[in-house]
Amino acid sequence: MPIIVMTKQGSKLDASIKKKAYSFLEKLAEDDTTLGLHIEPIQNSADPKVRTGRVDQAYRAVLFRLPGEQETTYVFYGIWMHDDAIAIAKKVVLELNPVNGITEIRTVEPAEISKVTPVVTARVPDQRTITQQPALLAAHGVTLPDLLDLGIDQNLAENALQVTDEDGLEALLSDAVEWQGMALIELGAGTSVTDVRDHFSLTKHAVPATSTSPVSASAAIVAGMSHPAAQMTFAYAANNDELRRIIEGGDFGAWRVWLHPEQRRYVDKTWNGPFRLSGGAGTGKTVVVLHRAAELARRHPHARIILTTFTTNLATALSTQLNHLDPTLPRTQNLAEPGIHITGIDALASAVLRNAARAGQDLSEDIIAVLGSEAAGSAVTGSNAPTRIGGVSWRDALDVAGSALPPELQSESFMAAEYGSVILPNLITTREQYYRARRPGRGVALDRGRRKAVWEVVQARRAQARIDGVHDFAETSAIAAAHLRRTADTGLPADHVLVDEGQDLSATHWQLLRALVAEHPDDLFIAEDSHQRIYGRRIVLSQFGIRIVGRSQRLTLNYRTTAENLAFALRVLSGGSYTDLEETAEDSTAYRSARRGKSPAIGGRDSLRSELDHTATLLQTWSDATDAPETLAVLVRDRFQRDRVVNGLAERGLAVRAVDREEIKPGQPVVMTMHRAKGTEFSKVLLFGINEGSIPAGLKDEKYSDDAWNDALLRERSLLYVAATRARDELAVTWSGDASSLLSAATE
Ligand SMILES: Nc1ncnc2c1ncn2[C@@H]1O[C@H](COP(=O)(O)OP(=O)(O)OP(=O)(O)O)[C@@H](O)[C@H]1O
Repeated sequence: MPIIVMTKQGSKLDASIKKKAYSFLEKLAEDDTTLGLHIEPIQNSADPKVRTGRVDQAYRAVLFRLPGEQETTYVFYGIWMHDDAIAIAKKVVLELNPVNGITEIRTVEPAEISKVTPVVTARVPDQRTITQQPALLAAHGVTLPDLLDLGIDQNLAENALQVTDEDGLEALLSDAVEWQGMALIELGAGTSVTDVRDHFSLTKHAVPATSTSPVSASAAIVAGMSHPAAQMTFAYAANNDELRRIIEGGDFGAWRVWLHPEQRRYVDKTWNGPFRLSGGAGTGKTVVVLHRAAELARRHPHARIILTTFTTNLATALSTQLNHLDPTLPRTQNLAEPGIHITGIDALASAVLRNAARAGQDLSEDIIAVLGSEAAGSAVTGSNAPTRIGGVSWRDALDVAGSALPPELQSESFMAAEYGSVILPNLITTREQYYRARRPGRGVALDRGRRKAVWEVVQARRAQARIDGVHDFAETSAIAAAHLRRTADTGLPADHVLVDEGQDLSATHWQLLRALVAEHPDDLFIAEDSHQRIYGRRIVLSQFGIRIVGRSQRLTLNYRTTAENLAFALRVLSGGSYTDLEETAEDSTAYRSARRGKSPAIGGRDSLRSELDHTATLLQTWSDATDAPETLAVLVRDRFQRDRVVNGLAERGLAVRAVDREEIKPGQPVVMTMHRAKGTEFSKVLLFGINEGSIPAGLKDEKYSDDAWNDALLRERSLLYVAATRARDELAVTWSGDASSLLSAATE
């Protein structure tokens, strides 16, 4: 039975032809001699391997036929109306790149056709042209020999050296071989030739000068398709279901099939311990995490794989996406069972305790380890069942026992941070232990007197929690981690743990993650972007036994956002300074986008009423131009403002949907908070109410120290960055009165 290889070009089919394409390819995969397929060569084609096939009366498929020792392989290039298909079939060539052995499809113009030799022709640099080195690439020190040495086609290389800006470069790339286009974009953005060589695995390759037979020539071409750079263009359809998924997925499903070589590397590679993948918004971190979970499950069908992230909403989205990626993967709803288990991090902590209770394991020892011996009171005694999740508010505890604290420290945020970052992770259960505790990075000095006052508040809260029979999320994580550490030698619940949105996790979350899986190769894979930290405090992973050193990499190519919107979002960041989970300074300048579009529409109005008028008009214009209004979003700072916008738009005759925890439904534009928008993406996004002073009142509680306040402002900046990078195509930003000062660098 023939083997079908899809190409990226071939997957971009018009919706009207998808069904027919699928039926054609299914028949071809069964038997290429099936009557009616009419698989035929084309006279005077540039490549004798090219074939056309009959899809229906009007349409023809263009394919390449590669005879093999046992099976024939067909590379599916696309479907066009009969005459167009014949014209294309005459011009396309499937061949090995003579420099690096990557299989490529190129289009040759008629004048070139007579020159093309079917299999391999080494292209020798033309010394006369080496002197041409105009603007963009030359400004980064890139020369013609550099490009030829990477394997860029000579014509493309010469033209690329002529262009003076990124627009010019992009215009050149529409017909380029996929990897060559991407490599040139990287070079145009200033990535060094050495790094590009590394990103695309462009090692020099001994390409056979001539083929001995069609079968061995085909074998070389098939081998060249497995190069990571070639996998941006070619994909095996393992079976009919996969074939259908590729065709159905089209452009939106491109992430499932056509990985960038760098993404592919982080999916496939084995590391001898925890690995950290950082990268700006839209660089495909989630895509890598999903593919990697799938790859681990395929390699180790009985492995217990946990995929976790910060919120339940994000976990649900991961689960849906993994199903799109491959519905046949082993999945499980239960912790510690073989398969992929996807859950939010706090639900994961609860599941650890639930499993222990079900197995009849006593948790009181772990609760005492975290909360002290008094915790063995009413909530635990006589029962293995974990306590309910809930919390006593720090405000209540402060009201009861906080009067000895200086006024600025009578802050819920201060207490929550002190508890979550110092007291819980260090298993502090007595005042004496707290007196001795090290508090690195807390930014507020606490002498003995102040520590005594803090401890009184902690004790008051713990006492009330015992009476109520509740543990908060942070306590639950700490207890789960303590339980796993104590019982580790009886077995741990996971073989591989993958984390998305790692920047938002807290100290006790990291303790839990470290305790879930033993230290061994591929134990922990962490995707994170410190520029998108919108919840948690700054964390240094090594403090929790997660030793990354030498095992971290960064993705830099933005797949989601246009270059114009990305530039705006990065300018928002430029006013802050960031450190990552390994405590190194994070650089926001290296990111680039492969897509271009409109400049963001940024502008203020003098009143809320006029901002709402403007929003209604813009949203109406956007809605009129799409069949999918749910791909339009208005993002706001908080729920109060969300409801105000929904009502304001309703008054102006525009129906929109307020989205909270539920999934986004088709049919109407959505209005949601910027926090809720994390992990989502839309075609067009309007950021509403970006006023000076729009920071919610609750945040003022962070003013207990300069450090805490600066960090809160940094998170606000990150929130704006997250929101701005949700737009795939168009971005608008509005405010009424004065614009937020967080925008100042972005609007200059
Ligand atoms: N190889 C690829 N081919 C096509 N599209 C891709 C590829 N990789 C990622 N994308 C697309 O880019 C967008 C961003 O990907 P993803 O959500 O994985 O990025 P991210 O780095 O996790 O973003 P964020 O941090 O903003 O959540 C998605 O629409 C995804 O489908």
